Amino acid sequence: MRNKKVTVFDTTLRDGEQTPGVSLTSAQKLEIARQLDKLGVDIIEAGFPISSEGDKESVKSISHAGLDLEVCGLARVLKKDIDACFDSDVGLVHTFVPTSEVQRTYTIRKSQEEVIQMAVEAVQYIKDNGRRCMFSAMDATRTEPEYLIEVFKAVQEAGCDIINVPDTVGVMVPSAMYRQIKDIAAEITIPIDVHCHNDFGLAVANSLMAVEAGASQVQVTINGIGERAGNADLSQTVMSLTSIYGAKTNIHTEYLVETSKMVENYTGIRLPPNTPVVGQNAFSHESGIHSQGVLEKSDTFEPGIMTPEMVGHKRRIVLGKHTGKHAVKQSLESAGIISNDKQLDEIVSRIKDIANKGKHITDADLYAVASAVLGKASSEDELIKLKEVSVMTGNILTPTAVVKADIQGKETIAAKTGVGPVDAALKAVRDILGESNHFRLQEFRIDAITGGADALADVYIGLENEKGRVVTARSANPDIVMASVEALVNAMNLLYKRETER
Ligand SMILES: CC(=O)SCCNC(=O)CCNC(=O)[C@H](O)C(C)(C)COP(=O)(O)OP(=O)(O)OC[C@H]1O[C@@H](n2cnc3c(N)ncnc32)[C@H](O)[C@@H]1OP(=O)(O)O
Ligand SMILES: CC(C)C(=O)C(=O)O
Ligand SMILES: [Mg+2]
Repeated sequence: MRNKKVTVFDTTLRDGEQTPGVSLTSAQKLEIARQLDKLGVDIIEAGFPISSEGDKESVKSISHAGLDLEVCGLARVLKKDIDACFDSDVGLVHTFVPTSEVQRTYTIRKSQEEVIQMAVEAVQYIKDNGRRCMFSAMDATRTEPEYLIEVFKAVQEAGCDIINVPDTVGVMVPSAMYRQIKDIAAEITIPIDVHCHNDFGLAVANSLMAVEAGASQVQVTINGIGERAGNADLSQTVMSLTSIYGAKTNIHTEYLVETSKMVENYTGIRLPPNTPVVGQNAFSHESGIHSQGVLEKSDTFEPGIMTPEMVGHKRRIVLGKHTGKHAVKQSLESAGIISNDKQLDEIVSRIKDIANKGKHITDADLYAVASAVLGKASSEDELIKLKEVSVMTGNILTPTAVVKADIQGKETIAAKTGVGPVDAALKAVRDILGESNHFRLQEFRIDAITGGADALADVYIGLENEKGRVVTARSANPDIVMASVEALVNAMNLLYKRETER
């Protein structure tokens, strides 16, 4: 496996879009395609052109976008589906037919012989029209093994360029996948591709085993989206292949997080924080023992063969209930706050008290505790002192906010519109700083603390300056706009304070 070259086939725009409830616009698909090109994906399945005129046009626009990657379209073994792929100007046509008994009986209602004939005719038609052809035996892993080989041999003979072995309903275990791909590889000479679904959480493991057994191409999606429990995740598959096995792909892994976030935003499918590689916590440490080790040498409690830099992530030391003094000291020192051992112990103890009440510790909490312990608390040097906030919103009004504040003793007013009242108010707050507003909103979360319409809104904000320094702050208020504005002002004041102190 060391140095083995593996081709990455991404199907985010086809199987990924089949995620229940997901529908991407053509503009979003084109942007994702450009991002996948930047990421270094070899082939993308841009859509299923026969499924709608919109999908056909979308695939066509991706084919003509001047991308380096190869564009593929999906087709049943039907002439009209293949023609729709030709009309979309794809270089590779991916044609598929069910081969398992259950799917042959209940979907296409064809005999084994009829399926082989349809598959061969489809492949010949694609090749006669000068395109590359990939053939999938849908539900291959539940197909009678001898019959499956017979099908693959027939399409190979018909001129097919690559065969795909889909684990359509995700029922394989890694050892069985290994054996099945070995058996196919012993009979077939054209490249083998695998398409693994994640019904039992084994899609990545099965893809890796398939590559060990002889497959040279993997089908994956960004964030593992796709039918039901999804497909093999691109980031996890590629990082395992390259970092663990030492295999080679063309993926520029430093764009993995950026790509994941784009797909998260466009699909609305949010990743759990503990998602491997690209999740918020993939390189975060809260426990005292882990943080101390990581601050000395990151390999102590990280894989080492995969670093945050490699995947475009950031390492974070998070303060909370499990924090120790090394992490607190480092967080204070990076903000220019020096404490002696006794003061540090007191700060740690107060941080734990707050966290024990179920609160997530922000930088604002840390600095407030440190100021109290070090006897330096003061709001005198705050950059922004909020005076008034008013918002107008409704079904016939463009949400508009007006914010009045003292900026170092000078009264300043800003008014802005937004997609909603919170957006308008946050834009107005940022506008009161005029040219000095070089802060980027890195994280924004709203939680309802109690149930009901009168719940307290708890807003948590991460703000980043031009040098990549991030501070976190929060505010809780029954008014969601006020909670958002206060949290942003707190974060801006903190960042400004840290900048002027350094
Ligand atoms: C495992 C997978 O991901 S396969 C891809 C699944 N993706 C999708 O289905 C998304 C896009 N699909 C669509 O827009 C529609 O299903 C279409 C346009 C393809 C077909 O729509 P309809 O003609 O309304 O048929 P419908 O979807 O209800 O049924 C599927 C038909 O395709 C047939 N079929 C399914 N797979 C194949 C195949 N590989 N080759 C030939 N025919 C097939 C079925 O037998 C059924 O035919 P029937 O109408 O004669 O019974
Ligand atoms: C179209 C095929 C390859 C598919 O998505 C599957 O079998 O899961
Ligand atoms: Mg699939």
